[in-house]
Amino acid sequence: MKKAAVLGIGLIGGSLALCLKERTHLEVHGFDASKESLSLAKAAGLIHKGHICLESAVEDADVVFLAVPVGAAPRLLKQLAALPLKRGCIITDVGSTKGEIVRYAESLVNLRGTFIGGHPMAGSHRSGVQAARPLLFENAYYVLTPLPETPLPEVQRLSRLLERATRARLVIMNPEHHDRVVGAISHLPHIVAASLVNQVADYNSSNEWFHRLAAGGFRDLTRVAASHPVMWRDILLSNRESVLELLEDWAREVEAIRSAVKDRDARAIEAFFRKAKESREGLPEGRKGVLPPVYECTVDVPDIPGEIARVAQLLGEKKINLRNIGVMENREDRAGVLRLVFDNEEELKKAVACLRVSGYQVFDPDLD
Ligand SMILES: NC(=O)c1ccc[n+]([C@@H]2O[C@H](COP(=O)([O-])OP(=O)(O)OC[C@H]3O[C@@H](n4cnc5c(N)ncnc54)[C@H](O)[C@@H]3O)[C@@H](O)[C@H]2O)c1
Ligand SMILES: O=C(O)C(=O)C[C@]1(C(=O)O)C=C[C@@H](O)C=C1
Repeated sequence: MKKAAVLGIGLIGGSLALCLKERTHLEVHGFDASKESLSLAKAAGLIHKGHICLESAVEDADVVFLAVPVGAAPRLLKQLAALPLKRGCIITDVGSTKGEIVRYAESLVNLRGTFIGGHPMAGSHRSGVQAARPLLFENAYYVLTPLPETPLPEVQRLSRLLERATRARLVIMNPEHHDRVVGAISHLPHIVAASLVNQVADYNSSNEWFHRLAAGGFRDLTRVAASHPVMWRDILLSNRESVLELLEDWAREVEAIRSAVKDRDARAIEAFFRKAKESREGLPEGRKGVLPPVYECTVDVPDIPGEIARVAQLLGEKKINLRNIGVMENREDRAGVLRLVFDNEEELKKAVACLRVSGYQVFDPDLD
């Protein structure tokens, strides 16, 4: 392989382009409807060359990535079907839904090359080329959805390329199965987050204490409500059947807890939260993908310069291995919250003890 074309240089396309450019020998060409995104991508070194003409972007490409919103992908694929793509070219996408695009590609009899659906299970509520990052996909699951008739060597070729470039964990899935699973763990949660934020926004319009008092719980639960509205409009329309079924199940869940509260059914209410706690704690560990690591704690720190360094130094002095440190959203009283992640329970316990002795307020979700 010599040339890759990435169509749509936003968060996902830009990150993928950078991964390909840094970790493979491919010459990476970008195409985007926005000239500004292309210039930013070129200036940031995400691509070797930018194109405003689709034909020149994909000319002689060995692999073509569609990284545009789900609603724009079918039309782009149709345009590709009218172009003389290189013999043996692999065409793939990164869209959050798979059934629709895979069936559409199948219907395009003139499409030269092999289409293999793809979806990296990593992202952000941010969008656009400025948000692109080379480590975005590291350790995340990356789903490929080839059809049974897709030649195995092509699937293996794409898998190997993506593994090397993104350092993600490649998995193969049937497109419809993908849409049901991802509908439940991504599409429905985005709807729930957005509806909670909208409900509270309505209350807040006549009483601004609703937003002022919004603390960790509300913020943690609703981060993804800041995601791109067009991207999510397209996803729901594309995964319509699964989303409708999932919403019906969700309505049943809501009704069950509503009845329990109405009937003052303490056992049912407790059982509702107990089942959720056990299930949440039993979810598989992983740096990306579905859940963050389990061995973590949060530390309240005053908003003064040098506090992060001080915490890291205290742990370093005790030879406690810190796997990751991050600042969580600041609260209105200006105190900050650090999230610390460790490799195992022993390191976590040592860290909690060490920081408490030094006067820090530490919250360990498993012990507190
Ligand atoms: N954001 C996430 O968390 C995430 C994660 C995994 C997969 N995805 C999927 O990746 C795809 C891209 O999402 P994103 O977050 O990178 O969006 P984005 O808005 O950051 O980037 C999309 C880019 O595509 C360009 N574009 C739009 N229509 C185009 C067209 N017709 N021709 C050429 N360029 C066009 C835009 O100018 C933009 O630069 C979507 O299909 C989305 O479902 C997103
Ligand atoms: O981390 C986020 O902000 C995301 O929304 C990423 C997320 C997800 O729901 O997990 C969103 C859409 C993608 O298709 C894959 C990943």
